[in-house]
Amino acid sequence: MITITPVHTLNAVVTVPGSKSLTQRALIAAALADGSSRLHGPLASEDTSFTIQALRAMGVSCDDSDPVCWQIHGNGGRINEPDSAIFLGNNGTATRFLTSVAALGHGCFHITGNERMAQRPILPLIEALRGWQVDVVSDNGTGCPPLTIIGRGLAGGHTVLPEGESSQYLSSLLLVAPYAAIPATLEVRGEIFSKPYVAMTLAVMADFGIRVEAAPGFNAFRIPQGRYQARTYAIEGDASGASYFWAAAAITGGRVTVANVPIPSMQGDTKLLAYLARMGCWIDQTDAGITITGPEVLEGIEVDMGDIPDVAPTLAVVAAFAQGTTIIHNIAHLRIKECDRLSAVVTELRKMGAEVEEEPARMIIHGRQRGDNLHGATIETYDDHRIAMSFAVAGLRVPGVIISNEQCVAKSFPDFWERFSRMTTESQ
Ligand SMILES: O=C(O)C1=C[C@@H](OP(=O)(O)O)[C@@H](O)[C@H](O)C1
Ligand SMILES: C=C(OP(=O)(O)O)C(=O)O
Repeated sequence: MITITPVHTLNAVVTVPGSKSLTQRALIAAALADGSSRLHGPLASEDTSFTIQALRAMGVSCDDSDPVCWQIHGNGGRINEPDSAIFLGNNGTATRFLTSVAALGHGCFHITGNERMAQRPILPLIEALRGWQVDVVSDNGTGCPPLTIIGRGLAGGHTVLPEGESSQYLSSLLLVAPYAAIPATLEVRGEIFSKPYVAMTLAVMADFGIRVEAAPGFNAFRIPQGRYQARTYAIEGDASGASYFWAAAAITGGRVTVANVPIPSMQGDTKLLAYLARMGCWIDQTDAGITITGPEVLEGIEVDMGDIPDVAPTLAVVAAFAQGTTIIHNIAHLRIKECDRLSAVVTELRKMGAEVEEEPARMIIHGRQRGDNLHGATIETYDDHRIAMSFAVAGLRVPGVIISNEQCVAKSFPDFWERFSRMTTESQ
């Protein structure tokens, strides 16, 4: 448990670790490439460590001994059968991505995760892979992990991705498609959630030498055959991790500069800055980074966060400190993350005295200026790093906010508490 100490004001410059999403994509592209790649500024965390261990088990040599530059020795798409099951914890991204990577190999692959991962769906990806002649099953028939894949390489040709509430299925298919036996095409049914992550996948693939033809709207793709080219690759700071520092400035009326998340960015989560600006924050871009200054009075807004679900808890917490109502639309997919985040955010905000409504795909927060109606509470984090980090922000204004199981931040941001507390001490 950790008790957050309120601050009078903030004036700090912070850096954040490398992007989780970019690190995992770069790891996979580098692992499948011909030759050695260097990844600069990667994220070392629980999730990326699961990804590295899995790639090693599949025969890829990964040297992460230097925390600022990892060396990945790509196998040109050759994937070995591992000696034992691949355990990925609650790493949704890696579970979805590595299922397709396993399909490139020859032999039997078991992919497992923790209890929560066994409730997070993957059926649309399984069905799409079957269209490329991959033999893959959900072991207990739930359409969730654990999975067994009998790898025989990817046939390619045409497949259809049924509608689903995760962009990770699509990114997963795209990442391996260049290695199919014949050129691959892909049709995507229904609404695509979290679209900026698909754009990120295409951008990383292009950076490693594979250009995909995508229809506008991302409902069809033509993926050329080819191999990734090994390269030196710089990874941006994590925008989702930066969101807690941006939010800290917003609710305290302080000033925080995040030094290493560029604008423009490959990360859709930077769109949160535009939403915070609509709520009244000032955003400046200088050589030092992006500076956000919180206003005297924050205003509630209405937003669609279907594209950027990971920062919806951050915005919801800020909204509790804004005058008026904030409506966050299109966030049903928050329910299949590390926990049911829609319900968790509503429950924990209510525990602090906020007036919040929960609907199947929306959250409505009736905020009060400076969070005058809020009081301290022990926040249940549901083993979800984003619940822990977003509610820590609330504690900068409201005395008595205690975050339980604070170690869960290790999934994406192992030294979050050190950086968070440095931000406040630097401001005094
Ligand atoms: O592709 C990625 O790197 C991610 C995609 C998003 O998931 P969904 O597409 O399931 O919303 C996001 O929530 C996750 O943290 C990372
Ligand atoms: C949803 C997340 O990650 P994943 O889906 O990779 O578990 C996250 O980091 O917020």
